[in-house]
Amino acid sequence: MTPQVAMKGSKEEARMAEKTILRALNGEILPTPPVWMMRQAGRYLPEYRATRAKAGDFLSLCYTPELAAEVTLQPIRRYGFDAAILFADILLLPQALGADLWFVTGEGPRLSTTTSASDFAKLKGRDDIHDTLAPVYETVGILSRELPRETTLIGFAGAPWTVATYMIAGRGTKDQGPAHALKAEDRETFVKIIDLLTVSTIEYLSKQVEAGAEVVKLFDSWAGSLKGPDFEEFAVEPARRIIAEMKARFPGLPVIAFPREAGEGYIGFHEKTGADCVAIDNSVSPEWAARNVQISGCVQGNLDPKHMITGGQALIDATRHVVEAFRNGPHIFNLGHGITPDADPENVALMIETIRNG
Ligand SMILES: Cc1c2[nH]c(c1CCC(=O)O)Cc1[nH]c(c(CCC(=O)O)c1C)Cc1[nH]c(c(CCC(=O)O)c1C)Cc1[nH]c(c(C)c1CCC(=O)O)C2
Repeated sequence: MTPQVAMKGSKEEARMAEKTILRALNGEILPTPPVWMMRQAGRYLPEYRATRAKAGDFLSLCYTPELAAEVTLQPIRRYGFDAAILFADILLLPQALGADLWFVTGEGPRLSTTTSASDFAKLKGRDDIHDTLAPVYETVGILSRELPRETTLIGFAGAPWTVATYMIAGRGTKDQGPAHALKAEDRETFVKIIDLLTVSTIEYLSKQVEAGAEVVKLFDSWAGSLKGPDFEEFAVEPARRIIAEMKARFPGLPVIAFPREAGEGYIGFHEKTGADCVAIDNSVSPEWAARNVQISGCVQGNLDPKHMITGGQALIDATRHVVEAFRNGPHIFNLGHGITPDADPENVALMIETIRNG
């Protein structure tokens, strides 16, 4: 073994020893689960609101590396979370593919719609996304230099189905009706959209990893509306393809998959997709998830985000309940979905205190 390789090995070991998130993702059962929170950089924090006001609007915040890095760091400074998640949005990728994207205050995202073969033909290719997304990679670079050494940096993308639901409808929808309709009526175009998103996501995540992301997460927020063979074809299979290619390019890269509200679909998701960790939403109990999902590997979750609004003894009890239920396997503590703007920052501190000090 050359001295250089030996040094690399020990550096890698030292990195693992400090980063509890990487240890849990590697299958280790820790006495205290590491913790981070979906949407931890967000509107419930006054410092986030101040930086967002400085940026002007949400998309300018996403595309200004110094400010995006600043909001990513804010919850790390305030709470000492074990992971930081890149501040960006799953809808930047369709924008980089040529869709128009804007956010309507108080309502959410709007996109130009992709609902026909001719709309699809106007989109760019997988290799044409990086000019638009370069500032995101720059944010990752700043973060990998500025984060505390014990904090793990998570990069992310939306899963193809979830991103497709927004591209097809042009907005968020309750039942993903327009995407299901296109799947039924013009399956060829629908499959082309899923394929383009699958290969583009691989390129997007690869650049994040090259810039310093240590873990990547796939958000499939609407996986729960895919049933039976559709779930296998459009939630499992794209995740499997993305994870296989990411691991071929970056051996040892840990991947978290979040097929939200998959229910029974969570069972076997590790094995079917190759994910190191499956994130669990709060529509299933932690006991059920421990019995049926944690037996396959690390899980992340799943405190109901409503406790971040209501707090008190119920928050303490529910936090202990999640920790207890997942105690016998690898676990990363998180909420079952993102923290909401009406949450009280004090309740986040109470949750962390309960996890770390019992
Ligand atoms: C579906 C989805 C989107 N974006 C995302 C998902 C998947 C996860 C989920 O189900 O929540 C993922 C996302 N969005 C954001 C992040 C950053 C990292 C984090 O802290 O988790 C991540 C990982 C920032 C954001 N993305 C958005 C905000 C709020 C924007 C603001 O500051 O006004 C943040 C902090 C906006 C956004 N972005 C999106 C919607 C529907 C909205 C509007 C709803 C809302 O306002 O919460 C699309």
